[in-house]
Amino acid sequence: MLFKGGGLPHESLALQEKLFGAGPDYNFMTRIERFKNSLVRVQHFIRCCARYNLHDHADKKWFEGVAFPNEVSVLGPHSGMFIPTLKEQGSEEQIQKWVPQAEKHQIMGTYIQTELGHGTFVRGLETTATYDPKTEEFILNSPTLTSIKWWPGGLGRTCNFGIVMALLYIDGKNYGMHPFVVQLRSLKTHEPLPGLTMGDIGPKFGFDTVDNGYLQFNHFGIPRENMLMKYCQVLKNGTYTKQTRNPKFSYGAMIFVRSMVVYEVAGQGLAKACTIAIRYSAIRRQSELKKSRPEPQILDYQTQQYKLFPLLALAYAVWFTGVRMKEIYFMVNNEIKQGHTERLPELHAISSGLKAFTTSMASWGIERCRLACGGHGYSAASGLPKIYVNATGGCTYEGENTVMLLQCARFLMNIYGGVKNGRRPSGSVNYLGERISSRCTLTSEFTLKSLADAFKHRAARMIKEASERLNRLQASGNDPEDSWNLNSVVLTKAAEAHCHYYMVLVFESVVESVEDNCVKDILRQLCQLLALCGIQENSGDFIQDGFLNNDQLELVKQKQLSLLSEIRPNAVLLVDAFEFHDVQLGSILGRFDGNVYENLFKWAKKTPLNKPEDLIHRLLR
Ligand SMILES: CCCCCCCC/C=C\CCCCCCCC(=O)SCCNC(=O)CCNC(=O)[C@H](O)C(C)(C)COP(=O)(O)OP(=O)(O)OC[C@H]1O[C@@H](n2cnc3c(N)ncnc32)[C@H](O)[C@@H]1OP(=O)(O)O
Ligand SMILES: Cc1cc2nc3c(=O)[nH]c(=O)nc-3n(C[C@H](O)[C@H](O)[C@H](O)COP(=O)(O)OP(=O)(O)OC[C@H]3O[C@@H](n4cnc5c(N)ncnc54)[C@H](O)[C@@H]3O)c2cc1C
Repeated sequence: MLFKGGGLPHESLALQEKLFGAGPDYNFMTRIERFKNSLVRVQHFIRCCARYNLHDHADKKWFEGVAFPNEVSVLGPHSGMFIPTLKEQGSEEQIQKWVPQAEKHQIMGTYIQTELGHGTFVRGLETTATYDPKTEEFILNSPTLTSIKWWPGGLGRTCNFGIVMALLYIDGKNYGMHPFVVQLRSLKTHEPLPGLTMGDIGPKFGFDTVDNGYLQFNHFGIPRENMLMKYCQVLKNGTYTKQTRNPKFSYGAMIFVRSMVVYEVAGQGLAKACTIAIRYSAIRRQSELKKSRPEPQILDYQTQQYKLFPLLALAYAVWFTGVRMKEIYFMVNNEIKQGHTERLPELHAISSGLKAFTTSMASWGIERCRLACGGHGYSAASGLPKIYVNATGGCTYEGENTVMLLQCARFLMNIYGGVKNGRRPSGSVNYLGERISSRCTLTSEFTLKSLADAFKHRAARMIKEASERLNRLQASGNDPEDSWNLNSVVLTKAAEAHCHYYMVLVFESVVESVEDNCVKDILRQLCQLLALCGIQENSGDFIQDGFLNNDQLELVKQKQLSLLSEIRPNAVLLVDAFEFHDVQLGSILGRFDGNVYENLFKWAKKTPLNKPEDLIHRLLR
């Protein structure tokens, strides 16, 4: 219950649906079969939403977790980007017109921004929307090869609507990127409308169940009313008006998804991988610890614990951080709706930073879980390849991770510069206004406060040094842009240190809030392990300015190792506490009943290569 809140009833409902609980095995399907199977599930999911009256976003999410285990369906871009953008950027009239249809799935939409030539650099996008006051239409056009829209999920075959990000031109003047609602396919025949060339971009690393697509506009007209007009308007005569608000509001959909990805992608993905690897390590027996004694569970090897328990601690940390990130998003978004935009830069920075930091850590962690399962980890039966290929997409989509860290660093540099000029920082960066002690207070007790303070020191120092280095580069004659580039490795490391501190702090606050002493003690051990591993893996950062000395580093190592033994008796319970159903894990190694070998054998017998097949038979005969 530490995790799920109200989720369980909806999961149980979903599991009762035959199609979701015991559908065909994903691993034995071709890409097209995977895609079709996902569409069948989407349609069934929509029927279930109506049957069970599922309207609330959170309720649907629990249901989706069972209906689409470890994959993104075409509902992801529809409910995660299309509908939120309509709601956030549309006028009241526009919301009334499109949101109810979208929520009832009468229209299916996606978010169409990235182009063949540009994804990261949004200001470099080339698709144009030119206003024609005579017809009161915007004419959408793809003027170059590189301007063809490329990647949007659901665009290839599924969606009949999309929000297209395009450069607004009125009377020859460029007003920058704006969102437009565009009908793409006929609601009767589902054929692309004349003037649009579109299709699927082909097989990918993962995301088999999503038809990421391309779209080329050939002077395609849409009504004036289809520009989302909450913040900017184009009047019939072509007059452009805008509220005196932050132009980055049109980037709102990206902030939303980045804020959600921390929990939905990084937190869930890593927690599932840990569940599989730790359960399997308690089943698998290999080699000898002591002569003529039974082979031990591999989880009893210290090296196995050293691989997996830090990842378990990380999974808890990312999960809690993801929950906190969602809370912050909704809080700041509410403030913005009431006209208070002061915290938008901080929200942008923390969501960019945490999205990058946690998806990178989770991606690396899931792969380590796979390696920790030996040969069977390499089999699709482990479920780990599918979890990995889908979760690692989070390092790229919604802002490539390095670029997101640099956005976070930009905010940190602004704040640090402000502090030097006497401004007081607040929120997630308030520590930059504190006096930071130069000596580490860590003792063998390893209180959570002293551990968090160590990360605070590291982050503050690295931010300070990145800022000073930037100033030195400029002082020695480089222009600001070159200085930024010459400092960018240092800047990304400072941003990572900031996010790492934030994650440790969130974990510490969760531990402090737990009332049950037994649970609190166990969570404290995990939090300590997370922090100690962070210190050891980045020990250079902590030693560099003499903050941590060699004796303390030795204590860190000793405590880390003793924690492994302390966590061992609770390890399986700690993954069971995530409460993933077998259907959600999709893994034979991670089965709750532990019946791994018998099911591996059954599964292998079902593989299509074992079926009689003429051509193979002829070739081999
Ligand atoms: C109902 C369900 C919900 C569930 C949720 C789902 C969970 C997910 C699960 C599974 C589904 C997932 C499926 C996959 C979906 C994938 C979708 C996509 O990928 S859509 C494409 C994304 N594309 C990018 O992200 C481009 C990245 N690039 C950018 O965002 C910009 O180009 C950026 C930020 C790199 C630079 O933008 P500049 O060039 O306009 O701005 P500059 O010049 O750098 O900065 C100017 C100022 O603006 C601020 N700024 C930039 N962006 C901001 C923002 N968004 N908000 C506020 N300020 C911002 C900066 O901090 C800077 O501030 P100062 O001047 O220093 O004060
Ligand atoms: C699975 C998946 C789903 C997607 N879904 C959608 C969708 O629904 N809608 C949509 O519009 N798009 C979507 N995208 C596109 C996605 O948002 C972009 O691919 C992403 O934003 C990265 O941009 P890019 O491809 O241009 O990468 P690039 O910018 O070309 O990145 C390549 C390399 O260049 C580096 N780099 C680029 N700029 C800088 C810089 N300023 N400083 C330092 N290094 C830099 C990066 O760090 C990276 O190492 C999706 C992508 C994927 C993989």
